[in-house]
Amino acid sequence: MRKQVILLPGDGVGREIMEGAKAVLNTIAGEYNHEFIVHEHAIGGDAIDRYDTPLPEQTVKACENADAILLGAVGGPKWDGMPAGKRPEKGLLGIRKSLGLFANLRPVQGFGPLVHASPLKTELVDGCDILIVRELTGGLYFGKPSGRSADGEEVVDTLRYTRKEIERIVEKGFEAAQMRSGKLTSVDKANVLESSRMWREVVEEKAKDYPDVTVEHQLVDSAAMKLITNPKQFDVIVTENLFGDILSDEASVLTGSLGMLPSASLRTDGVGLYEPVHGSAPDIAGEGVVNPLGMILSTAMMLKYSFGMEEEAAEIERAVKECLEDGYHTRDLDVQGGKVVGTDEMIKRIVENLSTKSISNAICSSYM
Ligand SMILES: NC(=O)C1=CN([C@@H]2O[C@H](COP(=O)(O)OP(=O)(O)OC[C@H]3O[C@@H](n4cnc5c(N)ncnc54)[C@H](O)[C@@H]3O)[C@@H](O)[C@H]2O)C=CC1
Ligand SMILES: CC(C)CC(=O)C(=O)O
Ligand SMILES: [Mg+2]
Repeated sequence: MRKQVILLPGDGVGREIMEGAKAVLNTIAGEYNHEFIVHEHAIGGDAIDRYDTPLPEQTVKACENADAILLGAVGGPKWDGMPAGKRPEKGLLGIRKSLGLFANLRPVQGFGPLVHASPLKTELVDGCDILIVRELTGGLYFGKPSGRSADGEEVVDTLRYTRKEIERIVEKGFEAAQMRSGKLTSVDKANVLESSRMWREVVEEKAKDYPDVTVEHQLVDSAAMKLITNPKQFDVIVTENLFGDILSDEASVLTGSLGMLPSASLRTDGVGLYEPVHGSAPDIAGEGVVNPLGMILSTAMMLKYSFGMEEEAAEIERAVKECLEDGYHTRDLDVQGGKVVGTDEMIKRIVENLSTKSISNAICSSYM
């Protein structure tokens, strides 16, 4: 298969983890006779420095013509003082919006060898398998008006959703629940927010089309508590943009590290942007210690969701699992008796595992 992939390394640790994505893509191409035509473009702070904008036109054009996009991370203290419209994060929000990537899938699936790496009790964490379906192109991050008054003493952000925007993401949630255990938890703040009341209304309406799915509503504040005190009650969670952003970082604790979580940002035609859930981690950038697994697992999601390469995706997941079973991990993971390695070594070991593939043993993941 021949596919065009755009790489957007971005800022901070973005470039370091992108090396992991490139290495596994190269290996998969060789092992399976695929051709990945890869081009790199600027986004975020890197683009501000080079082109004076967080989202250059040539980046958008390249992404529009691609089969899929891999993104590292954007942002960092260097650009924190920039005006709102010119911050690195605007680049990421802009590419999601301009490509119409409204459905953000964030699987939270623990790996057996990391079950003791979570600060939570092992019995709570063991066997956890959650999919967060987050709305990605609406809500507070995009609503207008947004800004500061002329005297600087008043600020406004707007939480706006249309019924259609809610309907399409809720449908994604139901579809995911149907393909998994048939349980959907919709998370909102319907006791306070009008947008959440419409959200709940839509979920109730849509539930009639999916009689095989059991639906539950939870308010976001207590859902945040239950996510770490009784995580196994959740299977698919569907929620709006800001809540999904926060809950997914919280849920990463179940896996042992924020560095473990991958994500897919999708629309309806198979084109997608794939990135780890974490940010640019400026506190460790350049030290060679960042965990590349969230990025590598995002690459596996790309192969599966955008290219239909289920077996290749499963191979990457197997290579990651075997590496962890062999005791290798980066220093963000607290594994007793494990062997701490740097980013490059972790990538090298995964590539080695991939090259000696045992495809007959590959087990497909159950994100959806
Ligand atoms: N998708 C994106 O590009 C995102 C960008 N950001 C941006 O990233 C910058 C830093 O934000 P933070 O709140 O610090 O969040 P962060 O996710 O970058 O880091 C939070 C903590 O987790 C650690 N961490 C994150 N990923 C890791 C990995 N792969 N391996 C090991 N440790 C890891 C970091 O070292 C840090 O201590 C900000 O400018 C923010 O706007 C934040 C979230 C998402
Ligand atoms: C950096 C933001 C634009 C978003 C974020 O934190 C995320 O998508 O996880
Ligand atoms: Mg986030």
